[in-house]
Amino acid sequence: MDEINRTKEIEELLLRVRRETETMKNQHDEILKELQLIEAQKPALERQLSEARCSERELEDKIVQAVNLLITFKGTRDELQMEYDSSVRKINRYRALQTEDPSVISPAHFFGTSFSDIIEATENFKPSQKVGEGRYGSVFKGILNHNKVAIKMLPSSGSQSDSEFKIEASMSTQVEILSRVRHPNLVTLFGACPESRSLIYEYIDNGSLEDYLSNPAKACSLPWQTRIRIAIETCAALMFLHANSSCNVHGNLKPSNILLDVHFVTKISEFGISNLVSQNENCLNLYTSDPKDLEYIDPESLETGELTPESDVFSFGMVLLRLLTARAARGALRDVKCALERGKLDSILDMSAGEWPLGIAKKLANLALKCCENDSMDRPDLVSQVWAILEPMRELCSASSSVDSGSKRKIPSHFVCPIIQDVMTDPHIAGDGYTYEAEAIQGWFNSGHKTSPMTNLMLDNCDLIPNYALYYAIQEWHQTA
Ligand SMILES: Nc1ncnc2c1ncn2[C@@H]1O[C@H](COP(=O)(O)OP(=O)(O)OP(=O)(O)O)[C@@H](O)[C@H]1O
Repeated sequence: MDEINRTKEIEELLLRVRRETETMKNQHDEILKELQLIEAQKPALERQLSEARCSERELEDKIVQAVNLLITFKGTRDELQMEYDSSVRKINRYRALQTEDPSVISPAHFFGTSFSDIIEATENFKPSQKVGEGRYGSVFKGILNHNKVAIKMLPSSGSQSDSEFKIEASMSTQVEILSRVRHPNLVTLFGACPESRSLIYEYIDNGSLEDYLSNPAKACSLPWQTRIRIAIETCAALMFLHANSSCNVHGNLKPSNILLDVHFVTKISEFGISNLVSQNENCLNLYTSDPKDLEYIDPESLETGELTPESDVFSFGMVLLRLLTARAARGALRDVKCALERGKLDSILDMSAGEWPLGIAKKLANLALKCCENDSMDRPDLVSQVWAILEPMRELCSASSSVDSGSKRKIPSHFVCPIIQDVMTDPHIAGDGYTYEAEAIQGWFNSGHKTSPMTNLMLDNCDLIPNYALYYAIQEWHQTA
């Protein structure tokens, strides 16, 4: 019985296995059939694949061609735009010349201005038009030929021996020479009225550095970055003057002669004025000056009566000390010396300028003290020593870019033309490697200059090359505004 049962079980198992084998065989046959079907489709699919690859390559070529075309069109469009802009500017210039537009400032408009024009411009020297009084006379603001100007009334010559004609002629020549001395950090002398012994300057809106430093409420408008920039710009203007044959010494540098425009760009005034007044008047003015003003004058030149570029270096040192401390000049000299010796410079820095970086402040303080050495031979050279220390600090001041103010969008400093101090629309590279607004640098060359407005060194040529990279960067910057 056992044997029979086992045989039965084995037969059942065998039957199950047979059925499963049958099912698997059927599945295998079906898969085989599908495989054959796919095999049959394979050549057609492979054909489709290679066709797709071909059209992919063709499309890629077309995209490359389209991109190249786009780049060419963009270039042509930009060139046309530049040509258009420059043509519009030329047309405007010609129109202005044709119609003698009074808003076009030309020194010629101010030469030989009559006394009656001066009276009209200053509303008959109305007290409210007076902006200040200095060693050489009163300064009035006024409108001449639709331009805002500052009119400095020099005292009458007092010389009985000179004929009026001779005085007027020499003044006109001097003024003409001085009016050609142009630098972004010098106040432009537009002309003069010899009849009334008055000088006509561009009007600078924001007052003087003295106005800011002597008023604690205003001093905080000059953060340390702006102060360093003012020092750098003052140094640049002095280097320019010292290299200039017609006016190679300022001779009266002090915070009240460092004017600031609406963007707090430095504009030095009063250069060359000592050439316009007689030696006697100069001495007289010196001795009747406010003693505070004498503090900026080189003690050596006070003794000898001779002004040299080293005298300007002394005055520059004094200005630096005031920028750092806002204290009265002589006091600042003594205090800074003591503070440096005691390692306590931070105790006398003007905190209304914000938190001065101590390393930088120390460098400036030491530089200022060197500039103020009593012996002019011990003072540093402006270009190789003073500028070499100040120029690398320019980067630090970019945070307070001259054209940037607070909430306004920050203008990258390299977008700003050093001559017009505004964002360039047609940037061109000159022979000195600096980029300028084409019209401004062309005007500089047209007025007879053959030097760099930035370095005052002689240029090899007056060629101008369009700075396309900068042009595109400025355009892009405008578009993201
Ligand atoms: N171009 C100008 N634009 C605007 N304000 C000016 C201009 N020139 C001078 N001033 C203002 O007139 C005032 C008198 O200037 P001025 O240069 O005659 O005298 P000072 O600098 O005080 O002394 P100094 O005669 O010894 O230089 C200054 O406070 C200055 O702010």
